[in-house]
Amino acid sequence: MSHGWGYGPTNGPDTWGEGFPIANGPRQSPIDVIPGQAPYDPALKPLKLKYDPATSQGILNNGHSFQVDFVDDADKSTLTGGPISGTYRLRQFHFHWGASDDRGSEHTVEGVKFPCELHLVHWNTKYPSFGEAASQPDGLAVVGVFLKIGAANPSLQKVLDAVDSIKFKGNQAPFPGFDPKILLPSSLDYWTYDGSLTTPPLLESVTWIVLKQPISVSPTQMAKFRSLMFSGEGDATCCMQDNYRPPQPLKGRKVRASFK
Ligand SMILES: Cc1ccnc(S(N)(=O)=O)n1
Ligand SMILES: [Zn+2]
Repeated sequence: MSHGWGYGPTNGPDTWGEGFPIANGPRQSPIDVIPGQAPYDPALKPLKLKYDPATSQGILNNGHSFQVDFVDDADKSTLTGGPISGTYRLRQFHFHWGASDDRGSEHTVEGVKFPCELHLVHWNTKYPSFGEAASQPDGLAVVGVFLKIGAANPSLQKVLDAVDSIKFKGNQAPFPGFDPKILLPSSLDYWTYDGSLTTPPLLESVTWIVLKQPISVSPTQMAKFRSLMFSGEGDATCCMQDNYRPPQPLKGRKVRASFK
């Protein structure tokens, strides 16, 4: 039985190029953001995030991370403005994190790693579906938010309280009435660049929008992330942690800042 991609020694990021050659493509993510090399672009608009809690649907352990899925059959939870044109619909959000607080984020800032990173995934409504959009160079927009060790985060705790019900790969549970806006920091200042999905199929279809201001997470909350399992119930137990891809070569891309 061929083992799928993952984050272990035999199926981790360094092996992904075998099954997904685009892993060595020209616009791969994540990257190391170097603020001194990311000039302010006055043409960049403020982000406009309009999320309707009625669209939140369920929470799922997909064996690589856990995600909260949203009903995206109408323009109810959307991203507009920022570096993008048109309207992008919220599809899901998920996280990446480390086995210890010194690592876990995918993007880094001048080499600084954060313990966790939140990704809010949106797709361009000029295309008929998420799947179609994911294959287009302007198909997706992902908002990335760093989590930094500090005070316990009550908004994040609403998500973490559901984690016990999805411990194993394939577990899912209803997750209604959640407004992801409460997860965002007070400032929506951002860096932006053209990139890719950070997990297979690594499609080069993402406009990345990485917020400068982190949100807080406590050590106890980080332990909750690490209580999840990559494996299904009854399989070899294997803590879900270090589910992050390291920064990839910039290959000449420009990173822009929405702030001075
Ligand atoms: C929906 C999706 C799939 C794969 N990778 C990502 S990510 N980590 O780039 O946001 N999102
Ligand atoms: Zn992600």
